[in-house]
Amino acid sequence: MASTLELLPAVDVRDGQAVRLVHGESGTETSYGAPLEAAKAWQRAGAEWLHLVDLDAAFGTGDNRALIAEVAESLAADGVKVELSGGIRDDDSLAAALATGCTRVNLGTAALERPEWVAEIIAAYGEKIAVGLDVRGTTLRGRGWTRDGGDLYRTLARLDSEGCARYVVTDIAKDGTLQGPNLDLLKDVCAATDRPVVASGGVSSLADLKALAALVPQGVEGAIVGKALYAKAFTLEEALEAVA
Ligand SMILES: O=C(O)c1ccccc1NCC(=O)[C@H](O)[C@H](O)COP(=O)(O)O
Repeated sequence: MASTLELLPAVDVRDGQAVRLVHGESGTETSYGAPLEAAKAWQRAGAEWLHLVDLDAAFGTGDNRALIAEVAESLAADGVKVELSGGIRDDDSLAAALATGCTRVNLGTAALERPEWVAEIIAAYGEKIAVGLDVRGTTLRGRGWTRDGGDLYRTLARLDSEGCARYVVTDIAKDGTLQGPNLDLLKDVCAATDRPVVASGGVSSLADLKALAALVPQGVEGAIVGKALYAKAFTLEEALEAVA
């Protein structure tokens, strides 16, 4: 287990642009320009990880596969670890994601709707597979967070028993709001599993990152940071220093 919190700046891609959403809702986009420029800016600022999301693939409104591959390949070639998310639900999308050289992929909807396939993929790819547990309360949401997908803790127990390596936990109510992460949810999930947890959604300040870093001994391995970086609440350099 890492002793310091890993930081994963986010690049969420919609219709070819880097965007931020509020509560992950389609139609709430604020655009921040070219995804490769955003990713390279995080790389220059010292990012060791990038959380890269194809929102169109997640929402079922097409995909940004070629662009996502360009960004992932470019950063991976420079030694940045890439976590790829959004619409990875079958052999074809999984193969395309893994072919980018990303460090791991994050499965969401598939873990709710295709449990047998996900169990096979976890067995075949191990550490390359994370599962995104995106919740409202303790109810999971799939299909770009638009549909209910069952109980968080029942699904977590099933995935644990199948050997899932790690979870990316998002409180949708916090995502893109700069209201701070849901620390209670993260503590509860860490108490329910011995697998590492990547926290996502709501980070607003360096104090939030320090609060997440304090949960590393309980199992929080990393934190995805989106809106706060784009809104310049702090710089990535400051964030990396705060959790070092
Ligand atoms: O990750 C997904 O598949 C996804 C699907 C639908 C809507 C949003 C989705 N991801 C959003 C993110 O991963 C955010 O980048 C991340 O939670 C950062 O949130 P914040 O720091 O609050 O901007």
